[in-house]
Amino acid sequence: FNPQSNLRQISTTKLMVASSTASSSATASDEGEWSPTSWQSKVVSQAPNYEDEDELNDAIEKLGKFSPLVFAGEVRILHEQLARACSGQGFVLMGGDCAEAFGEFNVDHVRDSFRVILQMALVLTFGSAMPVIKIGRMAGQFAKPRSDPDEVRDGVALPSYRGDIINSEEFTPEARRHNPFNMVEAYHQSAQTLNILRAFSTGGYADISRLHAWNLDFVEQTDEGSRYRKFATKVDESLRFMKAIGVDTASPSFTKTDFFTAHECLLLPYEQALTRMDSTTGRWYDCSSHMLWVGERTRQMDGGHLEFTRGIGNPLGVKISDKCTPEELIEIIETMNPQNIPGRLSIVVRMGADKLRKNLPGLIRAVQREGKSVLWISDPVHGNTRKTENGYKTRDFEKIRAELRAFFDVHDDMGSHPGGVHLEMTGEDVTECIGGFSDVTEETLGNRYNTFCDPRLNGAQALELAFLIAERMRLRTGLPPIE
Ligand SMILES: O=C[C@H](O)[C@H](O)COP(=O)(O)O
Ligand SMILES: C=C(OP(=O)(O)O)C(=O)O
Ligand SMILES: [Mn+2]
Repeated sequence: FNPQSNLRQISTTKLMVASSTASSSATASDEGEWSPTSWQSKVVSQAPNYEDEDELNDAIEKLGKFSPLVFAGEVRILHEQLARACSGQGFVLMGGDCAEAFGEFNVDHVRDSFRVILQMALVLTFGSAMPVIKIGRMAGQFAKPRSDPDEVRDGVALPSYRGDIINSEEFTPEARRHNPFNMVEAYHQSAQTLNILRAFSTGGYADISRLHAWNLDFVEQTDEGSRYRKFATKVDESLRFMKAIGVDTASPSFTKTDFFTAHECLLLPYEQALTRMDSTTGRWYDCSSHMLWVGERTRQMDGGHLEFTRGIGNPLGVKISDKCTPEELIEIIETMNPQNIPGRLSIVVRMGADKLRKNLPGLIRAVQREGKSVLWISDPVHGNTRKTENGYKTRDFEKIRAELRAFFDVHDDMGSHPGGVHLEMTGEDVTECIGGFSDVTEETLGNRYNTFCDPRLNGAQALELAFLIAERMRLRTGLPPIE
């Protein structure tokens, strides 16, 4: 069975549902014709192996008829904000689970992640006096690229778990089978998540006057919690002052917030089925999410993932490790953003502190030399994953902090804008990453190790990082440290 030929076949049959809403030709980049299905003629790494073609076609047909999860107008608002960030006027805060999961879905889980992101954004906005663009790794962050296609336990090999949108974690042949209907379930969960996020961001929860209520119960007890409380009291004071001089603190800019979603653009049949033509502009948008990124493992120049993403109107990210050369980066930029539109492309750097200090200056230099507009975002977690002796995948807070410090140092040296941070984190009190002010150690990792893939910062650790970043941003703008 060849998954490639399977997918190619779908392109000519049921997947046309996605494109049947408009018959005019797709937006083509300078590099030849693009369509929502043109990726199918490329090599697709990390692709699932669907065994039953009819089942796949059924799932795809269903998805093609579902309503868009996000709308082109919202995507364009994000794009405008990212364009401003490109010119130094903004900072991206992107965070959420490594992998969303069907079994872990509930309102509280979504609320808790949203809540910490609000707290972090407040610290960053007030701390750095810069607009913060909030993006959740949520409502679609299901598919996972894996290092090994199979997992072996006690001499038995089964396909690796690739995220709930593809298969299930339980170690049985049935659970590990790649099931196309998981895409339908992932869509429904994403719709619910988005509904919750929209309600929270516009329905009063994000009202800045509630800033004390965002402190999570378990964070409240920690050093970071008290630091946040002190900080929130200061913000409160400023709000009272603004109100006293006549600023309307009940206006939407105080009571509502923009909150966007993003996920890795990995599972192309899903993304294709949710790609629709925007009637007002005639452009194609992948309506599964506001922003999408291509991961380090799937960013091959001639591969399906870059082919698919280059044609959609959404803001894009590409993750890069130390393996990316300056020449390759310029090629990626020219493919993904041939018109050099600010805000279209973010480069998410994830290579560990030492490699970053060595490699990032050359990458920035190439971008500056070629006059390219990109937003530089630091993912300080993916280059710092290790396995402990007791078998847990973990990350050390110190290493994460060191990579962030290196990211800021290099941008200071190069005169470029450190444009954002991308984190795997949760609002919950998990024990998955070691250190920080939190007392998680190698020995206590097992207490609440709940992740389905990579280890996440817990709420207190995430907040601690936000304070660290805010300090660096303040330093850049000449503001004194936060008391
Ligand atoms: O989230 C990132 C990747 O999916 C993950 O790091 C891969 O992990 P693995 O090396 O355990 O396959
Ligand atoms: C797979 C991921 O990252 P990367 O592509 O950077 O390895 C991820 O963000 O979970
Ligand atoms: Mn991950």
